[in-house]
Amino acid sequence: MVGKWGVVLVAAGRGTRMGTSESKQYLPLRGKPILVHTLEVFERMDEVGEIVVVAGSGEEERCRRLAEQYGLSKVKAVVAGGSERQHSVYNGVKALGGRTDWVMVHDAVRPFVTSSAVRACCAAAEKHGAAVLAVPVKDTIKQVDEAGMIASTPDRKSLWAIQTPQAFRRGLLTEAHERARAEGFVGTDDAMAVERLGARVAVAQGDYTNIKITTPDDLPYAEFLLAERTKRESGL
Ligand SMILES: Nc1ccn([C@@H]2O[C@H](COP(=O)(O)OP(=O)(O)OP(=O)(O)O)[C@@H](O)[C@H]2O)c(=O)n1
Ligand SMILES: C[C@](O)(CO)[C@H](O)COP(=O)(O)O
Repeated sequence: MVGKWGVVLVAAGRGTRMGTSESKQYLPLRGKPILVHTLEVFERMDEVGEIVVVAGSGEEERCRRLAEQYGLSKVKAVVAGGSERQHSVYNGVKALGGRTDWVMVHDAVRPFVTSSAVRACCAAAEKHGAAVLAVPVKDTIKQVDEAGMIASTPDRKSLWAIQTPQAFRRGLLTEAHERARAEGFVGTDDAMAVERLGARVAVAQGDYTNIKITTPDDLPYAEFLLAERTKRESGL
């Protein structure tokens, strides 16, 4: 259905691991802030009716100006985030419009998600109530103990690296976040809060290129991915 989905774009992190004075979501890629590249993916999708941007406290006006400057008309609200990603998501979900029943949460610093991967995630959520994008891990993963010794080697066949978007029926996501708050639980993604309710979360296979720009060595790769995307879109 056209405009059925709301997007909560979380952009309130400090980017400590990137180590720049400017928060990484505002760093330019080919002259445009990373979060604008990300917003444009969702702005172009007919399935998306509204976008709520969650900005760092004091950065709300800056995000409103960027939305205006880049013609991002689906950005309906900009709200302040919290100290942890989960708190930022909660603030964003509360700011969605009353008619939005389906919500995708996406990291502002994952600009290379494709609309087809987003659609695959939404379709899985519509079928199961909750879904995340993910890719099978390519490396062998070990659990390592505090002494730096291998404790165990989980079977790689069951290991997936989890990405965003993470898509949910709104009522389920709200209940999950409210329960987590009440019980003092803080997780690193939204699915964790939903899993704690005992609800099942589906996994939709995404792309390895949907990276989360996190550390300085991600930037040259991000420039390369953007150049490839630009070439593809211009048919070169
Ligand atoms: N309190 C927070 C923390 C993170 N995020 C957002 O969640 C996404 C994923 O977080 P991550 O990449 O870990 O970002 P930072 O917290 O900014 O990075 P770091 O952990 O290196 O400080 C980012 O878009 C970030 O802006 C947020 O909205 N609110
Ligand atoms: C939600 C997420 O992007 C899935 O990989 C990730 O968990 C965010 O975690 P971070 O520790 O804030 O980078």
